[in-house]
Amino acid sequence: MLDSNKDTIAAICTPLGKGGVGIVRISGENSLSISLKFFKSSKKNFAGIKPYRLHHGYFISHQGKILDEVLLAYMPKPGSYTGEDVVEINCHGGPAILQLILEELLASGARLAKPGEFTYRAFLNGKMDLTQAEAVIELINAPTKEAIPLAQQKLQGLLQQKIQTLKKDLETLRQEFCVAVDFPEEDLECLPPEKIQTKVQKTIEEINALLTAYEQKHLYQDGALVVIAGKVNAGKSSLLNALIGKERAIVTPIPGTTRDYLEEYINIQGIPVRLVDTAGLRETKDEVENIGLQKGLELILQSDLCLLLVDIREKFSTYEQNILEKIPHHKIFVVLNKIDLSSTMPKWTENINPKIPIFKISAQTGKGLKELSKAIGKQLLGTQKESSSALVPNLRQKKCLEKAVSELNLLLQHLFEMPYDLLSVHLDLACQHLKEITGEITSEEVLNQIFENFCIGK
Ligand SMILES: Nc1nc2c(c(=O)[nH]1)N(C=O)[C@@H](CNc1ccc(C(=O)N[C@@H](CCC(=O)O)C(=O)O)cc1)CN2
Ligand SMILES: Nc1nc2c(ncn2[C@@H]2O[C@H](COP(=O)(O)OP(=O)(O)OP(=O)(O)O)[C@@H](O)[C@H]2O)c(=O)[nH]1
Ligand SMILES: [Mg+2]
Repeated sequence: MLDSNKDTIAAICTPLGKGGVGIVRISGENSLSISLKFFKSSKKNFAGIKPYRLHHGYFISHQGKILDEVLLAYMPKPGSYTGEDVVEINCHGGPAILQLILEELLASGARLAKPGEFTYRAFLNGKMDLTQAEAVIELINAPTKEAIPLAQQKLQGLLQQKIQTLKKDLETLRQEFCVAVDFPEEDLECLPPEKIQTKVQKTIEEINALLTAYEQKHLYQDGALVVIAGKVNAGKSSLLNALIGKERAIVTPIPGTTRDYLEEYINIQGIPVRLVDTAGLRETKDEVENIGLQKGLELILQSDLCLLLVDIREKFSTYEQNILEKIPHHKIFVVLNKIDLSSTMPKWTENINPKIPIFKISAQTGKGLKELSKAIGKQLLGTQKESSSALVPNLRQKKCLEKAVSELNLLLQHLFEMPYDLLSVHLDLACQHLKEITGEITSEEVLNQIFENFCIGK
């Protein structure tokens, strides 16, 4: 353990801004002695700090001035969030007062905590494993309410348990391998390859269920990129405004109104969607507009779904042709706009790939928008089969699971031709990848990557 992991650390753990109450948290050996230098109880017959009680009193600066009226809580080790002695000072929630209190503590022997360091200590002290630490940040970052139960299950340790079970199954199998290797002449002890095959296949299936769950649910956490493309004046900015429900983008009858791209986040059936309005295509010598167009094009190519908006009265042009050629059909919707001005289905729509859905809307009257929004959600969620797993790994965990599966597949591939001692290497590696998920095996690089994303005070 690094020396710095023994420091007493402090940080403001409520958001920086005005709030009813703000909390400064201190963790480590000296957390109580440091806080007691500043805390003065309001009780006349104060008999000392008791664990898990809120004590009313005052935070007195080193110059003897009352900085604030506070409530102080003490949670001794090991029964605290970090597993160390923790003190929380609840003061009034203003950024300046919180900062003053923190500075007093820092001048008195505490060190400013790094982002995620409280949770990192909880991990080091065995209060939680890596899947739970990652669930903490996932919960804080949950963009919509649909993401909350996914994070909460992991915070409660359900993913950790699942991984432990998978690992134990493989370890048991590994032992049976050893028996076969150590006593090759005793047929009895040797598990026949068919039995091994069945067991490994079962583990692969269980891991695959987790991987399917990732494919299905990561959208709720990571969100999706939906880009509105179309020629000038098609009504792209009007559509963005209509979908987000406010006048965000400038709309005018002048072609070329939007010269850069602009974006807004909306919640479509629980999916956090980054909705982008691009500059409409037209020949231009304006350098600014050309850069805007280029950026828009890049976004269109990256998008999870492109809404190709066309004025229903307009002819099909090389612009639409281009987009339809560049983007796979399952990532594109053709959207005919301004149906309040004409309801005739243009002839050119007969010639486009029948797999591409066509919608008819009016961004101005709102007609057809509900159907469009519903279809966007459905399209993004995809048509994958329901996963049997309610547990959803994150990207890092998914990568470990994929590596584990690939080792197990290698094992199956060579099961009938290679000796058990060589095959067992794949089992060991598969186990290692599972241990990386929970943090039983870990590297500084992985830990840094995880805790870097935390906020200070968590
Ligand atoms: N004020 C405050 N609110 C908070 C937290 C906190 O640290 N402080 N939390 C976190 O940021 C979350 C709650 N999580 C927590 C998890 C464990 C412990 C804890 O002390 N656990 C002890 C058992 C305590 C007991 O049983 O009485 C333990 O695990 O041994 C505290 C908070 C959300 N709200
Ligand atoms: N009648 C009618 N007019 C619309 C509709 N949608 C947009 N418009 C009008 O079409 C014109 C262009 O709309 P914008 O939303 O600015 O079009 P845009 O695609 O963003 O245009 P650029 O930013 O220039 O590329 C404006 O005058 C809008 O009021 C619609 O559904 N019906
Ligand atoms: Mg526009």
